[in-house]
Amino acid sequence: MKKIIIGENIVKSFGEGDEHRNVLDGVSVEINEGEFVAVMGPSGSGKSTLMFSLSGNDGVDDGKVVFDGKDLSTVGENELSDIRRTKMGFIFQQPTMLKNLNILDNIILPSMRGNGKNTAKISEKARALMKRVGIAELETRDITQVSGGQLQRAGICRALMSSPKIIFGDEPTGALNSKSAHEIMDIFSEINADGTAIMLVTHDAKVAARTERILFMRDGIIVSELKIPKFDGTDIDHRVEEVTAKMLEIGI
Ligand SMILES: Nc1ncnc2c1ncn2[C@@H]1O[C@H](COP(=O)(O)OP(=O)(O)OP(=O)(O)O)[C@@H](O)[C@H]1O
Repeated sequence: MKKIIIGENIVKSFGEGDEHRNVLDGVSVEINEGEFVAVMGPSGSGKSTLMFSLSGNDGVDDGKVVFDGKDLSTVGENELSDIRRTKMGFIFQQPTMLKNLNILDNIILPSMRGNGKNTAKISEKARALMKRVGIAELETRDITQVSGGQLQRAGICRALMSSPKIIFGDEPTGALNSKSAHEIMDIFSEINADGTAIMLVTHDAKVAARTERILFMRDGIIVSELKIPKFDGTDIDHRVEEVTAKMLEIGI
């Protein structure tokens, strides 16, 4: 299976003097192309830092990250930003969108860079994605005129505009009610079924149970992992039980 990400012995530290500590303390992790992975662990265990390191957002202090065959420490700033813009998609708990632009314009904005002449094509792609995630009718709405779930769907469209190889999601359902969270996870499952790898940081066993591999972190290392079959829409209760049992077993 081809790897989209290989992280080897990643060390990342913050702070000076007595405050200095390794937030990632030698993490090795591989993500396959098209894989759906969750990262769980207590607050402060290093989940987001791992995601930021694997996505080249943060440099690492030691070890290396190979993304799609490229050692990220060897690429220049422009190439790194191109890789991040074209091959990775990012979704956060609260999508950061501009208040003075409508939903459609917020979705297409990052894709317009260097592509000014293709506005029609870009808008067409955005509209197709909006239709797919159920927000086709919201394109002219202001971002303050939609629900949290709808805004997150717009965030997903924005992340999918470049047809990325992987989506990184940091608590993407964390601010949503359970119905919206469930619907967003259905969208992630569909995106993953199309071949896009997904890596989600989550505290929610129900979210993790929809993935196929869960990495458990504590104190800057991966202490355990759980593999389950790809979700086929059935047996969710049993999957959640498996995740929670593992969490109990390792004390997370
Ligand atoms: N830029 C930074 N400067 C200093 N310390 C940082 C920085 N980023 C993260 N940390 C520290 O690193 C540790 C791990 O943070 P991280 O956000 O990766 O944890 P997390 O597991 O994602 O937590 P949570 O579940 O609360 O989001 C925390 O103690 C945090 O305070």
